[in-house]
Amino acid sequence: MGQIIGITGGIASGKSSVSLYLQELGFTIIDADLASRAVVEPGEEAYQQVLRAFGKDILLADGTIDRAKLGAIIFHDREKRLLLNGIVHPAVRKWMRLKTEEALAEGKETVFMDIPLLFESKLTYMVEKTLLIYADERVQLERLMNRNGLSEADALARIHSQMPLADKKALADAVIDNNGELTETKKQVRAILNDWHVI
Ligand SMILES: CC(C)(COP(=O)(O)OP(=O)(O)OC[C@H]1O[C@@H](n2cnc3c(N)ncnc32)[C@H](O)[C@@H]1O)[C@@H](O)C(=O)NCCC(=O)NCCS
Ligand SMILES: Nc1ncnc2c1ncn2[C@@H]1O[C@H](COP(=O)(O)OP(=O)(O)OP(=O)(O)O)[C@@H](O)[C@H]1O
Repeated sequence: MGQIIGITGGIASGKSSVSLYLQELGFTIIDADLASRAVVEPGEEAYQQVLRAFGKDILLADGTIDRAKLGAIIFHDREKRLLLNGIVHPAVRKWMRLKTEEALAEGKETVFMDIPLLFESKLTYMVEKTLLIYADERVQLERLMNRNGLSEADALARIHSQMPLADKKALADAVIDNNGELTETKKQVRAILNDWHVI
């Protein structure tokens, strides 16, 4: 009878950093970004569908999908983004459900799902509680530009393809402020897990 907690946030708000810490604490994390890679590997059904929708131009020489190229298309074009989401998201949900069931069947008490678009895609039914990893937009923008080597315009396009982080605050059961040092973030994570009787 385990419980599932959803971790969400915005692009580069710190979800992976928090997930890594939770892993260090011994928890299992089921990662939607990882799922979105696995389900479009050559041979998978969604791979064929992406090819049909976007053409062979989005392939690398080795036949895998050129994620940078696909990203450059979909983060600047809402229609194309919805088209890709419509193909990838059902497969991601299926993958996430399967991995979570496996972890719970192994006897894990608490499993975390890391889902960037938890609120946008209305996936809260998949989890019992939601934990938002928050950073101010200026901090988010700076970290995103640094991590991905993106121009300000490209980074802003990605940020604005999601629900504003500030709006997500009102929807989450708890909010972690990740504007400061990672040690401060970890302290907040421990406090919330304590509150929720998870640790
Ligand atoms: C466009 C793609 C190929 C770009 O790949 P890339 O390796 O550069 O980025 P990655 O997958 O690591 O995503 C980075 C972050 O971008 C944001 N993001 C990704 N896709 C979307 C989207 N469709 N809408 C809004 N934000 C998104 C998320 O915050 C995510 O954490 C890829 O993001 C993708 O396939 N997106 C569609 C599936 C999806 O929605 N994934 C996000 C959660 S399921
Ligand atoms: N508290 C922090 N202090 C300094 N840098 C941070 C902090 N938290 C995260 N970062 C850095 O910011 C970047 C984004 O963090 P992270 O990858 O954890 O975000 P994310 O929400 O998982 O992003 P995405 O949605 O794109 O996968 C990374 O380069 C990370 O090292």
